[in-house]
Amino acid sequence: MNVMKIKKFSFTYAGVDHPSLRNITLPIEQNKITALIGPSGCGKSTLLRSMNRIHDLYPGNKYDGKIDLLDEETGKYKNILNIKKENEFIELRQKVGMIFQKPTPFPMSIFDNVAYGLKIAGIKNKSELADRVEASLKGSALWKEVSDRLDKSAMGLSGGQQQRLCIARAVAVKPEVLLFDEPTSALDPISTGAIEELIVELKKEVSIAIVTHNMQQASRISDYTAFMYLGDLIEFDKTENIFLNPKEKQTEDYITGRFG
Ligand SMILES: Nc1ncnc2c1ncn2[C@@H]1O[C@H](COP(=O)(O)OP(=O)(O)OP(=O)(O)O)[C@@H](O)[C@H]1O
Repeated sequence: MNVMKIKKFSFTYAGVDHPSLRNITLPIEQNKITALIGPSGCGKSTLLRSMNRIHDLYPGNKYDGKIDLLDEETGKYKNILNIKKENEFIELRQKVGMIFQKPTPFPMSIFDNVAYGLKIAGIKNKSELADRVEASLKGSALWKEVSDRLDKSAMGLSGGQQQRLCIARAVAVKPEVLLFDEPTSALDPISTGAIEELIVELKKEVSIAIVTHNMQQASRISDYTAFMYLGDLIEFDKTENIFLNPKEKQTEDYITGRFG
C-alpha cells in the first residue's frame, strides 16, 4: 500500500526559470523507509519538502503533477498540491511531519516542546497532555533521560537528545508520514546510531522518507531507495537492488563512489 503517490511531479522555485525537479514518479510505501539519495543539488531536499508543502512558507513556487496522500481513516487519496487554505496546511503538516538536519527545539521546556503541537491540535486536558507527552518521549527513546527534568529548557539537551526531542514533538500528533532531512549529519556516531535505531522502530507506526548523504545509512535502514540526479529520478527500487544490482550506470557510479 502506498501512503503517498508522487506522479509526474515537477517543481520550480519562485524567480527561477528552470525546474529543480522534473517529472518525478515515486511511491512512498506505508510503514516502510524510503531513502532519497544523490549528489548535492540533485533535488532530494526539494522533493522531501514538497511532500508537506513546506516550500509554501515562501510564495510563488510552481508545482506540476500530483502528490496524492492517503487518508488512513477513509482509505482515499487527496492531491496535496490542491491545498490552498491555512487550516488545510496545518492539517497536512500534522499528517506529514518533518525533522530537519539541525535539531530545532523551541526555546521552552522539554514538556512544552512536545505538548506544543498537541495544544495546536486542540488538546487542553492536562492529564491527557501529560500522557501523550510521556508516550511520545517513550516512543522516541528519550523518556528515561528526561523524565526527571521535563520542566527544564530543551536547549540544555545534547544535540542527539534535541534531535530525539524533535522526533517526539513530531510523533506526538500521530502523523502518517515523517520526513527526515539528513537527520544525523550534525551528530556524532553514537547519537547517529540511536537515531537510526529509532527511525527503524518508528516505521511500525509511520511511513518514512529520509534524505541522506550517507550511503551506509541508506543501506542500513531503508527498505526502498530513490537515486536522483540533476532534478531527475534515475532509479527507484528495493534498497538491496539499488546497492547490489543497480540497473542504471549512473546509479552504480554514484553508489560505488565514482562521482558525487
Ligand atoms: N530556495 C531556493 N531557490 C532557488 N533555487 C533553489 C532553492 N533551494 C534549492 N534550489 C536549487 O534547487 C536544486 C535542488 O536543490 P536541493 O537542495 O533540493 O538539492 P539536494 O539534493 O537536497 O542537495 P544537498 O544534498 O546539497 O542538500 C539546486 O539546483 C538548488 O540550487
